[in-house]
Amino acid sequence: MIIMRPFVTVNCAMTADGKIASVLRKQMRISSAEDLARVKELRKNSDAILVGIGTVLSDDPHLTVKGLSYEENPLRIVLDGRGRLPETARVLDDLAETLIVTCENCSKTWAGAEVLRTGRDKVNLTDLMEKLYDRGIRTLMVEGGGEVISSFFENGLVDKYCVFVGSMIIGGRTAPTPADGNGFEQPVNLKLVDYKILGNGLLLTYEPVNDL
Ligand SMILES: NC(=O)C1=CN([C@@H]2O[C@H](COP(=O)(O)OP(=O)(O)OC[C@H]3O[C@@H](n4cnc5c(N)ncnc54)[C@H](OP(=O)(O)O)[C@@H]3O)[C@@H](O)[C@H]2O)C=CC1
Ligand SMILES: Nc1nc(O)c(N)c(N[C@@H]2O[C@H](COP(=O)(O)O)[C@@H](O)[C@H]2O)n1
Repeated sequence: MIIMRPFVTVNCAMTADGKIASVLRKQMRISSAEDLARVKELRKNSDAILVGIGTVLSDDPHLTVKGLSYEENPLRIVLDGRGRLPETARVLDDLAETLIVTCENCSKTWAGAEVLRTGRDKVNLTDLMEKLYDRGIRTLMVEGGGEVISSFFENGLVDKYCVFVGSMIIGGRTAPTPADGNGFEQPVNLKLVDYKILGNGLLLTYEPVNDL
């Protein structure tokens, strides 16, 4: 069955040894200044920006574009199946609209944010995509982290995958990577559609190959 859903761009930054944060899961500056400018444009041109609760608990991101008003900023979406998002999180500030997506059995509410409930133990991504489309979201940027990116690939919901490779090594067995989760029995095959040097790093752009 074909579902109507937003065009999904996954974007992240990893080190030359494939890590997206430190062993303590703390945010690290991996992108070059040139890449950060590109990410800003990508955010600006997206109707919504989505992250998982793991990213919010680790990084406490704003997920806004500096200089844009409340109305102009993309919708911020947090996947939070068990209602762990603290009331003090920056994504709950008044700089942009926020949608918290949780599971059907979670009754939590947050001041100033809309809540959508879908899925029993895990947020149902396919259903979420249809609901986002119905409310006018046509372009969705998925910023991470590794568990959420993995789920989007697993559900066949990725249209474009942009990964900036920063020229540094972090190392560490437990440092997160762009697609964590349980891993795939069959690899998700990708087609490299573009590459570009951005400062001291390389931006790789892929599209999933569905017909193998
Ligand atoms: N370098 C970069 O570009 C980026 C790096 N990061 C880094 O990534 C790390 C965070 O990644 P990670 O810990 O994997 O957390 P994620 O941000 O991927 O969040 C994962 C959590 O989201 C919840 N969730 C709800 N529904 C789903 C679903 N359908 N699929 C997957 N997850 C779902 C789950 O929690 P629950 O069961 O409670 O619902 C899950 O544990 C941090 O270290 C951060 O710094 C993050 C973004 C970008
Ligand atoms: N593109 C990119 N490059 C890096 O080097 C990064 N560390 C990240 N991290 C992501 O950006 C979020 C921070 O957002 P705000 O600036 O606070 O709005 C962080 O949560 C990661 O998703 N990204």
